[in-house]
Amino acid sequence: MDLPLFSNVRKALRMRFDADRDEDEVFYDISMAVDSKLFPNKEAAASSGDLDSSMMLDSGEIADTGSDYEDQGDDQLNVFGEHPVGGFMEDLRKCKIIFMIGGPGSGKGTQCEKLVEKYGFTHFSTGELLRRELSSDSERSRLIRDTMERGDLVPPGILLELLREAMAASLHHTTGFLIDGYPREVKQGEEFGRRIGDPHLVICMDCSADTMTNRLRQRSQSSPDRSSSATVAKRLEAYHRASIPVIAYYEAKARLQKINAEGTPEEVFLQLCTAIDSIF
Ligand SMILES: Nc1ncnc2c1ncn2[C@@H]1O[C@H](COP(=O)(O)OP(=O)(O)O)[C@@H](O)[C@H]1O
Repeated sequence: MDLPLFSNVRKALRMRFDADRDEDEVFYDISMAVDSKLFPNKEAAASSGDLDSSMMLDSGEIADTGSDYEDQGDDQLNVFGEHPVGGFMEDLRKCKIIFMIGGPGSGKGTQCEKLVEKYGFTHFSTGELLRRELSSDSERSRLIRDTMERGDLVPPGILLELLREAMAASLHHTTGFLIDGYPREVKQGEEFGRRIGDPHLVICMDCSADTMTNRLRQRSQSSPDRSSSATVAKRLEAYHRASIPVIAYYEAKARLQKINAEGTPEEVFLQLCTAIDSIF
């Protein structure tokens, strides 16, 4: 039933959402739908390749989300009055997506820096994106702060939205995205796969707890962040527990590449280059 308020809205602009779901899922679907109206482009939907068509921002159809576009036709809206050029998903198909998983001290930061230099990737971590968002004064920032203060995990929908925005911002001047420390749990990976597409490669930095502990100990001597041994042990244990199902998930998808991260930075880098070269 249409409420009187909506009867004056052009039919092509009306959309229906199943609001009887998680708050972040509903919020995410609405963001996607708004995007589809702002950046309409039907070609991308028809040639999604590796990427899931349910995420097509420009298709006018979000297949598995329960949203219902009415009378879409050719009547497309661009509220900024811009000429739509390409779409996020279409441009994204030209880029590689690489996840880098590894415990604290396994060398992710060190290696990502080298990989960015060699391959021209854009590197970011979700922790960094969250910190950046928290320093802004947005509604979303307040939502994230409240969630963190309650000790809850940031909803996957919001994390994905931050990732998508960061990716969109450098889509035209990058060869790919190197996302470190993500996903932390299988649900995040599933959501990313559904909404953006599965990564081309998931690197797992294989490193013993002893090595990671020694490296972190050395790092903390030259940093103000002096973590105690107990804190380090807790972080390693938490990483270990959370990473097992994530590693198994990508192993089953044949996207996982384990790297022996015990060697010197140069030795580790050589292995990483071999793995990355294999996806080009
Ligand atoms: N292969 C390596 N051999 C020895 N030390 C390393 C190696 N990789 C990184 N480090 C050192 O270990 C510490 C942690 O590395 P970092 O790249 O910050 O790890 P992460 O980002 O995974 O927490 C840093 O002080 C770094 O210089």
